Amino acid sequence: MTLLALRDVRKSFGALKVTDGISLEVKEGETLGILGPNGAGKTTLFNLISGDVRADSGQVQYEGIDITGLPPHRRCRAGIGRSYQVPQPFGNMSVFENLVAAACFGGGEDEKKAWVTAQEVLEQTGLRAHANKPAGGLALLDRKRLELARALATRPRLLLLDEIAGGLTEPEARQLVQELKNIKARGVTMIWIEHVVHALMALADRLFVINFGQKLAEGEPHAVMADAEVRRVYMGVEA
Ligand SMILES: Nc1ncnc2c1ncn2[C@@H]1O[C@H](COP(=O)(O)OP(=O)(O)OP(=O)(O)O)[C@@H](O)[C@H]1O
Repeated sequence: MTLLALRDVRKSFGALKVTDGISLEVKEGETLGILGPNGAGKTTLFNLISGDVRADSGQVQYEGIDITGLPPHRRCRAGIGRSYQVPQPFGNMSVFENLVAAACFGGGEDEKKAWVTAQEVLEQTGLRAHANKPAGGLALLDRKRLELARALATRPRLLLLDEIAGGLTEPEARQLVQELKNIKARGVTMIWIEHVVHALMALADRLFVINFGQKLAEGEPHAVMADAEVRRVYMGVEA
């Protein structure tokens, strides 16, 4: 079943066409990897899916329903969870309180249920030891984990991950990939923007490459990475 579909979605900022007629589909349970050079329009694509940015034209469908006009909190309650490239926790609140807040306000749970969700997510993301620490004091890997955990606490069916492996060491990136594999195994559909290509390749069922707001390539990950145009644009490799 198709969980998410974009149909000819367009967004400009002034004269800059940042999303220039993107169409894509994501099936339930699938992990789609998004690649593209800096400034290609990847985060804007997430903003259009999460509702942080409204499309100028085109349609965003989720579970077969047109959500193009819905605000972000309604999309989140409908099951679209996301992380941000720059983690945005409530720094003065504890890790646990951040997760309770995400489950309540993002996921629409009452406080009692939100506590249970927060406990579960602490286990899933390896954050239990940090539960009572202020979120603002966490090291990079744990800040990235918390960003993922906050998205998971909204109980998403569709999880949008924006450069969650950036800046991590090799062993940390491997740990993160394992955690994401566990999430995928529970049936969560994912779209992952990532420049750490080997991490993306370890998880993605399909890649979608964007350049100047348009689709450059789409398909099986190894085939896409072998594509001469992708190698030229993304890796600077001339044939
Ligand atoms: N709100 C905005 N107002 C004006 N310009 C914007 C806005 N948001 C994004 N842009 C511009 O749109 C272009 C695409 O930005 P976007 O963040 O989507 O790219 P990206 O592919 O995610 O880049 P990166 O890999 O560097 O994160 C950039 O030139 C950016 O400056």
